[in-house]
Amino acid sequence: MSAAEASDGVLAPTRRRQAFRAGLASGRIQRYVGAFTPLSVPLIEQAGFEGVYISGSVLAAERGLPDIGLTTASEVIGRGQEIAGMTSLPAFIDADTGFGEPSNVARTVTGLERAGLAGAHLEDQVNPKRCGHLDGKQVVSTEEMLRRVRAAVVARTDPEFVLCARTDARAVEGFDAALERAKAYADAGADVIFPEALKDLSEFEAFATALDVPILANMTEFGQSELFTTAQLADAGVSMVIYPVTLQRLAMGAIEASLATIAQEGTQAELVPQMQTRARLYEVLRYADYSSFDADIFDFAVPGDH
Ligand SMILES: C[C@](O)(C(=O)O)[C@H](CC(=O)O)C(=O)O
Ligand SMILES: [Mg+2]
Repeated sequence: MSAAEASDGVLAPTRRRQAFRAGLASGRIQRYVGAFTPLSVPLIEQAGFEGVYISGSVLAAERGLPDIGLTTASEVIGRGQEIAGMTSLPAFIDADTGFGEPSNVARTVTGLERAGLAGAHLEDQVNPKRCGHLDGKQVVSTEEMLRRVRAAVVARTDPEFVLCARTDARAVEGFDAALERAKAYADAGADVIFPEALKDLSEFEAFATALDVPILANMTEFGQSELFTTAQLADAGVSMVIYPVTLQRLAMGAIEASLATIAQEGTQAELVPQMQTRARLYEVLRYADYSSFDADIFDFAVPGDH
């Protein structure tokens, strides 16, 4: 294990945060795919993506809950730790509104840092929050969101931890107000701006041009934004893209269709070619490494023990 590795064998958090920042500065669009369960994380890494995203919506839905601020900071930090521990890629997490007042925001950031996350986003919605692509959401005042951002900046102990401020104001107060808010959040220390539910590519371009910090695009399906390609987003000046719920939607779509087939056919046999094989599952889990670790333990001869 090198000095850059944490005790669990994955790259130490600071190094991953530096990789996150280097990616944002690289001029190449950074693609963060939302993990659906920790088991999906090695697949994201092996497919060559730059980072892993942890979605509040997925986290809530996995617990059978709507994404309306019902999950707690502890649940989010715990899930973040599990997912960050599965990979050496930077893991970027949805911290919703920060789970309370500015002092709670500060504690959330501390917890996320300790859990090994590379960065987090905080949004300017009121509590209870809504999915950013739904109608009826509300935002807090700019001043109140600035208090959240400042609390997060002050709480950060590793200056490499990436703080992203999300504004939901585009759909509530309009484009100009959203851009003004974004500028204020960046001035308060946000490293990245996440303008939620922009209407078209020209709006992303206007954000990227007007701000000195990198811009994130949320390519969530069935939302307000068209699903632009990475090339289109990069041309518009976007530095990073998230696919927050994509893997969950794919998996749940496959599960629902497959259940119907099993019920209809009386067997799952025809579905087997679509399944991840047992061998591939064990490979993803690094089963063999665990076995050899066990073998080392059992082979260990205690001195004087004949
Ligand atoms: C990005 C997001 O905050 C999430 O929790 O993943 C959601 C995604 C979604 O509900 O589609 C969002 O508010 O956009
Ligand atoms: Mg969310």
